[in-house]
Amino acid sequence: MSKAGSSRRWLHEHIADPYVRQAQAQGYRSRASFKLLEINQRDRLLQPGATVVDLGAAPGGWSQVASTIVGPRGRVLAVDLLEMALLPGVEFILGDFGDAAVLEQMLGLLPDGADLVMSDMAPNLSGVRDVDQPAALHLAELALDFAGRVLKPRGALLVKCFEGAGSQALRVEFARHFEQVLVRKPDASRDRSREHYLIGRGMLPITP
Ligand SMILES: C[S@@+](CC[C@H](N)C(=O)[O-])C[C@H]1O[C@@H](n2cnc3c(N)ncnc32)[C@H](O)[C@@H]1O
Repeated sequence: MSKAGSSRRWLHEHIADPYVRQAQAQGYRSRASFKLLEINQRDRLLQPGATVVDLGAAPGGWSQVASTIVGPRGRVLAVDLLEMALLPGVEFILGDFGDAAVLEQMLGLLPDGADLVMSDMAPNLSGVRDVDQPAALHLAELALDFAGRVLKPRGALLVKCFEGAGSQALRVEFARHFEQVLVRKPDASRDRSREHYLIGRGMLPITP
């Protein structure tokens, strides 16, 4: 893309983008908040009193939405590779979710399991699809594996995915784990992006 073209895109994404302006006006840390708000309005994943895990939480837009809805009787456990400024009602772990020690720490903090595992994790995109797509799939698979270990029987999993090689196989894998699998592309997810979200509800007993 030309320099002029990339400046126009930057201007659009950071200034003209209504979700960026709305996030600033409403005190959300990222425009991503609106993706979760929209999905939740339709699918009612977040409930007062629920225990929620937020994978890839920084800068905290989803955690803000989740902690507001679960309220003081609920819990939000968030993890990210990047530092995240404290949020009331959110427990934060700094680390790589793919790291066994981080996983063990999180499991230790969830003795009674979770009602919702949500992952907005995305790799640092290189722009090379053959590199980015497997990296993104790997993160989605980590989230699915984790959900299998902590979700309560009526719990749900929400995971960011990217359309491309392996995305269909991931949906099949979701269908093996959940009674119901839904695909969502919220308005706040940029049209040109291959990003979408998978929801799994109702864990099934896994057959080998
Ligand atoms: C799109 S951002 C999340 C935005 C967030 N949902 C919000 O509302 O503000 C993706 C995040 O995933 C995190 N991430 C990527 N790989 C990760 C990993 N292996 N472990 C933990 N976090 C990871 C990145 O550091 C980044 O902050």
